[in-house]
Amino acid sequence: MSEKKRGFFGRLFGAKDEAAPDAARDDENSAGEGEVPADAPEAATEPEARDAGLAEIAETEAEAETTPKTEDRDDTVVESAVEVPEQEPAPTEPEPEPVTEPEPAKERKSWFARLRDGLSRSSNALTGGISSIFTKRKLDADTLEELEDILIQADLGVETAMNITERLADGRYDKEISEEEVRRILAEEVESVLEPVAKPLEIDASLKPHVILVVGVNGTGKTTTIGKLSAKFATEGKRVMMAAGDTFRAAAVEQLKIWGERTGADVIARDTGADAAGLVFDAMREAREKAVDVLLIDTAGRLQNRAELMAELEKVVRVIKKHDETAPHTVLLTLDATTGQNAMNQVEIFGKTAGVSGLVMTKLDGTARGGILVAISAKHRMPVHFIGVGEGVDDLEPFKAEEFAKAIAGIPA
Ligand SMILES: Nc1nc2c(ncn2[C@@H]2O[C@H](COP(=O)(O)OP(=O)(O)OP(=O)(O)O)[C@@H](O)[C@H]2O)c(=O)[nH]1
Repeated sequence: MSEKKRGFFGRLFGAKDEAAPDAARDDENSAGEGEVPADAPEAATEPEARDAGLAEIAETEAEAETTPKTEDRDDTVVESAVEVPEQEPAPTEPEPEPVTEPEPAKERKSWFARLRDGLSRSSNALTGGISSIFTKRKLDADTLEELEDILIQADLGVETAMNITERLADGRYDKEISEEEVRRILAEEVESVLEPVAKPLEIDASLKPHVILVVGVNGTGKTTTIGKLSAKFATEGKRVMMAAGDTFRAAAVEQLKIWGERTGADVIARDTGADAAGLVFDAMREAREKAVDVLLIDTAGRLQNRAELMAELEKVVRVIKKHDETAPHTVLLTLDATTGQNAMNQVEIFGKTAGVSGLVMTKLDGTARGGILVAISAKHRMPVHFIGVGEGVDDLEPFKAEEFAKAIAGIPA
């Protein structure tokens, strides 16, 4: 909670406050924590073209330590898509069908139900507070102040909190107001902030590949999001390739390979500790040669305040442009909803360094701070493409303002 607020009456007379700077997050960067996978396969690549391209980049850079080394390059592998059985064949034995109860656990809940469940902590924080204030009470300065506090504590942001209380006060001051009415206005205001940023991720079919670079702070869900996206694109019949550019973390490479097997996507991977820019260079070439529809590039997690790591990210972008000046066509920033206000700062810095074009907010299921998406949208107006409410493949969906607003305000779909 780093935003300042003015009281309701203060607002009536004063100018709007600026949000205070965000609290710094003191996570340790996980760079270097990885171990080398024992089974890193060997495969020949075409290092000449890449060497030429990379050498050109290297000439312009002083970062000698990040320039790909020849020995690093020889271990690039393409994990070919492993055949995933389409579906379990139906049992052919002539045995009578065992009479089994339908398993309710397997019934897939609708997306809205999962979103509402996922957002329940955020929603309860808001609606619980609202009911405690608006039980048979008139709308006066005190109730408005209390409501404003609840909205700000739920990370909705000062601006949205003020808009909501001002709209409530309009024509209702000193009158009794129901909790439902407050929630309805809350949902409407939240939706009006989110509607302009809720934009689907459009894949340009004329690009072979449409390059999607995924960036973000450690553990925000980059690799998982890439896997989920790969599954979505595969369902749409798109040919997908993934580049395991998070060369710091062995688990990330393995994770991506598993997603590749599941979704029938090729995975370009290397040994842990290999140069990420070199790997991305190879992946770009491979993806173009195979003319895949989408290339999803994973990157190592980095804190936005680590200048050298941000410079490395810039280098990855330059390497991509060596192959296609217009790429990356999409730069997704994953934001972990549980980090609250710090996410604001991440949008700003990753936006400048990596040219972020859209957001994915993950882990909305694990937090009471889901309102941060509203504050981010009000401030940055950056497109929000997807939101995640769980670790499963179906727990990522295109972002829709109305659904989110209703779920967070505790209103049925
Ligand atoms: N509950 C929940 N967990 C998630 C969600 N998205 C990702 N996760 C989990 O968050 C953890 C970190 O996800 P990763 O995909 O490994 O994150 P990353 O950004 O690639 O991590 P680094 O490589 O360390 O930067 C994993 O345990 C994921 O399963 C989500 O929407 N909800």
